[in-house]
Amino acid sequence: MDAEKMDENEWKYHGEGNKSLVVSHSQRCVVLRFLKFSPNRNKAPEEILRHLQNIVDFGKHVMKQFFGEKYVHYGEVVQLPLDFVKQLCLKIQSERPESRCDKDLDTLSGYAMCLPNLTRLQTYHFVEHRPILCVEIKPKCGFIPFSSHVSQEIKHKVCRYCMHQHLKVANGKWKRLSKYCPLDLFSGNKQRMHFALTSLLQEAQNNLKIFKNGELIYGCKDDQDSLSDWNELARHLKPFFFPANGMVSGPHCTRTIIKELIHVITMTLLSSTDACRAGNMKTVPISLGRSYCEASAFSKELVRNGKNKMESSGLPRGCLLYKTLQAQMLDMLDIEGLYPLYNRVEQYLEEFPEERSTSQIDGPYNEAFYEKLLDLSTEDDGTEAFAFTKVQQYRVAMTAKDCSIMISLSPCLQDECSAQRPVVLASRSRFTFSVSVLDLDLKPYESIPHQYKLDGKIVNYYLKNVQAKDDPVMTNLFKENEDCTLVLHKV
Ligand SMILES: O=P(O)(O)O[C@@H]1[C@@H](OP(=O)(O)O)[C@H](OP(=O)(O)O)[C@H](O)[C@H](OP(=O)(O)O)[C@H]1OP(=O)(O)O
Ligand SMILES: Nc1ncnc2c1ncn2[C@@H]1O[C@H](COP(=O)(O)OP(=O)(O)OP(=O)(O)O)[C@@H](O)[C@H]1O
Repeated sequence: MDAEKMDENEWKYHGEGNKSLVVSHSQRCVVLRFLKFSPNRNKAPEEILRHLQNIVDFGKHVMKQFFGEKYVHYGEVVQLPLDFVKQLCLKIQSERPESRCDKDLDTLSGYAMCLPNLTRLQTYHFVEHRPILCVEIKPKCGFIPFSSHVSQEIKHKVCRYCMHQHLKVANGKWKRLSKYCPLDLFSGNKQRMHFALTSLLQEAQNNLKIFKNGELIYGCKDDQDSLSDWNELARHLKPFFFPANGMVSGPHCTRTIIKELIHVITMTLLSSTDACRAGNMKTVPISLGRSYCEASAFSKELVRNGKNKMESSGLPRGCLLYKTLQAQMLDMLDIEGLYPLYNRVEQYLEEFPEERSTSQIDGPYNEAFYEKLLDLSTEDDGTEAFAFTKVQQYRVAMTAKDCSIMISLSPCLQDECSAQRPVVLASRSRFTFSVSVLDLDLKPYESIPHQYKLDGKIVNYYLKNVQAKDDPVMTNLFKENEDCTLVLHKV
């Protein structure tokens, strides 16, 4: 990219989260990712440069080891003319959702990240004119804490996402509860995955987006503006799944197309297209947590129908969901076990502030940082070293609990596909595909007290307002079916 020739008219608003804003190039398959800050909280340019370089290094030296080379695109830091950034900021302002405007794009440093545009990324370069469909899923935490530090029994039964839903609806963040449960998606069982994906399509919230040729066609632009019309979605998808156009329209057609989409997403999520270093190591010991969540609508339905076996086929080791779960499970102690260790670190740093840099809390996130993450002991020997390791592992786990998975699909003809290119089959079409992971910014050390408080709020709200009112028959049914508890994969 030639920084001198930057023209804001060649870039358009693409999307944003809580901490960054993304613009995409109209011709080339690249995006610029800018940091965002609360008004008047702008940082010095050198600080922003270090922050962005840390993000790149963390992707390159740490997350790539957990996820594998092909899944992680860490990009590079670029310096842009300030005039370009200011003009761009003005140009896109009107397209930003209101709910995200509490923070402003950083227009003062001139630094941003340049990344491949994963919504347009092709599996081969010569087919860039080809239509492309891209599904982005933010799966959230896929396991129930198995730590003995957990103080509330409910945390061993109901997953954080399902509990948090109630607080989010009460706070007005979302209007309706979602039936999505991450444990269904991470189960590896096709029926449960199908249910999870259908639930995401019904209530996308910030967990699902669909792009066609790089444009958002489905999912939440804003809290008030949720594009969730299945007929409209099916109209977009029809040429991908039924290119011969032989089907009649109507609700049956819509359901058939959505089913095809869900099938294809499931197959790509279960595919193993990359090996990684951490995959060969025993990153996490056997999990004794249960593999289903009592609040999942799928679990409830099974129990209601008198079926007491919750299928958990397990994820194939090489697939991205498996790797995501493995990284998430670095949170072995739960925030309740971690928080006292955070306090130990804090106390130590108060006494020896110079140790902050040697402990790599603020980087550099290099090979040495990665190596230190591999100590999986949970026996607390009372040392600072133990506390530091657990704190850093927790931050990595939190990052993996908040990342997104991007699946891009490009239609291909039978004779175009070869063994080197991963292909997924639908009933009437076939796609080459790529799977990537994004938003791998290491969660800040400073957010740990917030995590601790939020955990308490989520659980207390659930106990007080949901579980207390829950159908006691349901609770008893679950009790009778305790043999549903399954042992998770050894990893
Ligand atoms: O705490 P959670 O689970 O609500 O996750 C936050 C996300 O909310 P969600 O529940 O996914 O709607 C939240 O997403 P939204 O801004 O709500 O779209 C952020 O991803 C936040 O991360 P960060 O503080 O920007 O680094 C996330 O915070 P972290 O907990 O990952 O720090
Ligand atoms: N490389 C990319 N290619 C295409 N789209 C991207 C890319 N990176 C980010 N996006 C889009 O921009 C959105 C916001 O990016 P991102 O998730 O990194 O923001 P964030 O502020 O860090 O998120 P969070 O709210 O989780 O902290 C994503 O949901 C995705 O749709």
